[in-house]
Amino acid sequence: MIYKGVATMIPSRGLLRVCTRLRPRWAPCCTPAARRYVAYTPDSEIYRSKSKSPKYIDKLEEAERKWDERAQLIQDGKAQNIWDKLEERGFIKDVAGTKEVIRELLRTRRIGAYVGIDPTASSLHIGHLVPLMPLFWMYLHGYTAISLIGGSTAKIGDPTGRLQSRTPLDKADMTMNMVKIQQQLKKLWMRVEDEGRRMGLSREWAWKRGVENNNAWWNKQPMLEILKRVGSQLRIGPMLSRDTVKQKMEKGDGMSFAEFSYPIMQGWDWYELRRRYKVQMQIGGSDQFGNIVSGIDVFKAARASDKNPATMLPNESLLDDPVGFTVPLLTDSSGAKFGKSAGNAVWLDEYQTSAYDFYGYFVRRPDADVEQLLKFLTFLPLQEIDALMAEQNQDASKRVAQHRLALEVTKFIHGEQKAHEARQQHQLMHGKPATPGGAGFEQYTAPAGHPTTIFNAPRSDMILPESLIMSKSIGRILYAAGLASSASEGHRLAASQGAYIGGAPGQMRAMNTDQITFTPVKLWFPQETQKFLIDGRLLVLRRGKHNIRVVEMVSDEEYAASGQTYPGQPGTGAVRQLHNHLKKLREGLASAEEVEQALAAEAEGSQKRKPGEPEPLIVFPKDKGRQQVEMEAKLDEELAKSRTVE
Ligand SMILES: Nc1ncnc2c1ncn2[C@@H]1O[C@H](COP(=O)(O)OP(=O)(O)OP(=O)(O)O)[C@@H](O)[C@H]1O
Ligand SMILES: N[C@@H](Cc1ccc(O)cc1)C(=O)O
Repeated sequence: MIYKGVATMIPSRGLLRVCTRLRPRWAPCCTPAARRYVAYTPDSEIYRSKSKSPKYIDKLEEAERKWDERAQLIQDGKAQNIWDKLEERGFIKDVAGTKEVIRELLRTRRIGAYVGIDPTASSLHIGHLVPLMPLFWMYLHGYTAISLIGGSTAKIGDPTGRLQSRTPLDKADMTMNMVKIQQQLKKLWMRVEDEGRRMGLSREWAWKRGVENNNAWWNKQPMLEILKRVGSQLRIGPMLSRDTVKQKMEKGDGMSFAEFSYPIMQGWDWYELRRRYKVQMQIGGSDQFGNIVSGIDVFKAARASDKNPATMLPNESLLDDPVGFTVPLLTDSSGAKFGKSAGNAVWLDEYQTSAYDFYGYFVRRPDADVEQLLKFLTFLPLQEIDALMAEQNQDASKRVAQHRLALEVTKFIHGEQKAHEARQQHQLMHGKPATPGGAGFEQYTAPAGHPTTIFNAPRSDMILPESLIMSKSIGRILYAAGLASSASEGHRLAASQGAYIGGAPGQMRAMNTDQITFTPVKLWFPQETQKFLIDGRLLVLRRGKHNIRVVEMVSDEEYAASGQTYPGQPGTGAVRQLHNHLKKLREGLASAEEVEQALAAEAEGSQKRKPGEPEPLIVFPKDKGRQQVEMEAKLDEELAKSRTVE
C-alpha cells in the first residue's frame, strides 16, 4: 500500500523528515537508500534512538549510497558477491532458501547474520570457529554480524543429534560459562578487527557487530504471546516427524516438552534479532540445519501475526524472507563431530588447551585436510593458500602448510607472541621443521608493561577458600584474586570504587544470573561480601574493563588439598617462612644445609619474572620490613650456631 508521507504516522520510530513523496506505509524517509535502511529495522532500539539526529540520517544515506554502488559493481562483475567468496572457501554445506535469492539479497541489502552458541561449557572450541568464520568474513564486507550467546536456550538444551538429554547446569556454572564465553567472543571480535586492518580494510561507520545474549528477550517474554502468535500456526505433525524427535523418542531417553520446543526458541531468537539488528541470515554447523529450517517457519509465523504497524516487518517479496546456511562439521579422525559433548574438543581457552598443544593439533593435521582447514580457519587469500599448497606438494614431509595453518590459527586465537613461542617450542621438540619464508614469519615481540587488555588479561577463573571470602575484607579478596598489588591497594580500590563485583547494579545483592551486571565494590563489612555469592559459591570480580575473575569459593580443606596459595595468604609471607625455618632449625627438624637450600629456592622463586615481563637491566633488592630484617638476623645467627655444632 502506498501512502503520501506524513511524519507522524509511525511515532515510535522517531521520524526525521516530513516526506512529501509517495512511499510505502513502513518507510519513514524520503530517499530510497535511507528508506530501505531505516524501514527494515522498525523496532530497533539502536536505530530508533539514533535516527533522531539528522547527522545520523546523513550517514545512513551515505552508507546506503556506497552499498548501492557496490551492488552495481557486483552486478557488472567488477566485484565479488560475498556468497561466492564463502562458497569458494567451502563454507556452504546446506542452504535454507534459494541460492539465487540469497545472492541477490546479499548484493542489494546490508543484512545482518548471526551464529548462536549455547554456553554449556566454559570455553569455545575450534568447532565453533567454522560457523563463526563466515560471520567474520561478512562483517569485514560490511554486513551486520551478531554472535549470540544462548543463555536461555542453554537452560533447555538443544536435543539435536542426541539420544540422551543434557544434564542441567546449576546457576553458578552457567554464569561462569556465560562470563567466559562472552569474554572470548569479544576477544575474537577484536582479533577480527586486527585481521581486517592487516587486509588493508578500514572499518566503516556502517559496519556493525555485537555479542548478544538471548536472555535479553527471553527474560521478559510472556509464554502466551509465543503460543498465540507462533504456537497456533505451527503443526505438530511435521514437528513430530523431525529426525531428532524420532531418534530420541525411539532410541534415546524420550523427549521433554521443553526440548521439543527448543527449535521454537531458536526461531524466535532469529525474529528478535531481525527486529533489532536486521538479522535475516542464520549460520550454524551442519547439525543445525533442522533448527534453521524450523526457525524459518517460526520467524514467518511471528511476522505474519504481528498486527502492530510500528513493529511489523516487511513481507513484500522473497528478499524479505529469512535465509540460512550450514557449514560442514569439523570432525576428528574417527569422523565424530568435534565438540564438548563428544569430549574431543580443542579449546580456545589456553588454560584448557595450551597454545603449544593448540599449535600441535594443527601441525598434526593430515595432508588431505590441510588445504580445507586453511580456507576455513585462516584469513589468508586463496592465491596465497594455492601457493602454499604448491610448495607443500613439492615435499609434503616438510609440513609447510601445516605449520602455516598452525601459526595463523594460533595467532588469531592466542596472539602473535604466543603463536611464535609455540612454533619455536615445536621446532625444539621435534627437530627443525621447514621454515616457511615470507610474510607473517617475522619474529614478534610484544610490547612490555602495558595495561591489562582483553588480549593479555590473566586467567579469569580461580578458586579461593571459604575463610577468605566469608570473613576477610574486600580489599584482601581483591588482592588474593590478583586484582590489586597488595591488600592496601585493594582497600584503596574499594574506597575509590575502582573495582566491581557481579551484582545487581547499585544494590547489595548478587546479580540475576540471567544477565551479567556489575556494581562498584565499596568498603563494606567483611560479612557483606557473601551477599554477592551466586548460588552460594561464585563471585565475579572485575577491575577495569577486561580484568575479570570468576572466583569459585571452595572449603578451606579443598583449597589446601589443591596445593595452591593466594597472595596475602596467612603463613605464606616472607616473615612467616623465615619463622618456620627458624622453628625447624631450633627443633632439629631440619639441618642448616636443608634450610639454606630452601632459602635459595625461595629467593630464586621471588625473582622469577611473570610471563612476558622483560628482563630488567638492573635488579634492585626488594625493600624489607623491619620484622623481616630482624627475623633474617635471627636465622643467620641460628644457622651459624648449627654449623658450629655440626
Ligand atoms: N565441530 C564442529 N564443526 C562445525 N561447527 C560446529 C562444531 N561444533 C559446534 N559447531 C557449531 O557451533 C554452533 C554452536 O554450537 P554449540 O556450542 O551450541 O553446541 P556444540 O559445541 O555443538 O555442543 P555439543 O557438542 O554439546 O552439542 C552450532 O552452530 C554448531 O553446529
Ligand atoms: N542450538 C544451537 C545454539 C543456538 C542457540 C540459540 C540460537 O538462536 C541459535 C543457535 C546449538 O546448540 O548448537
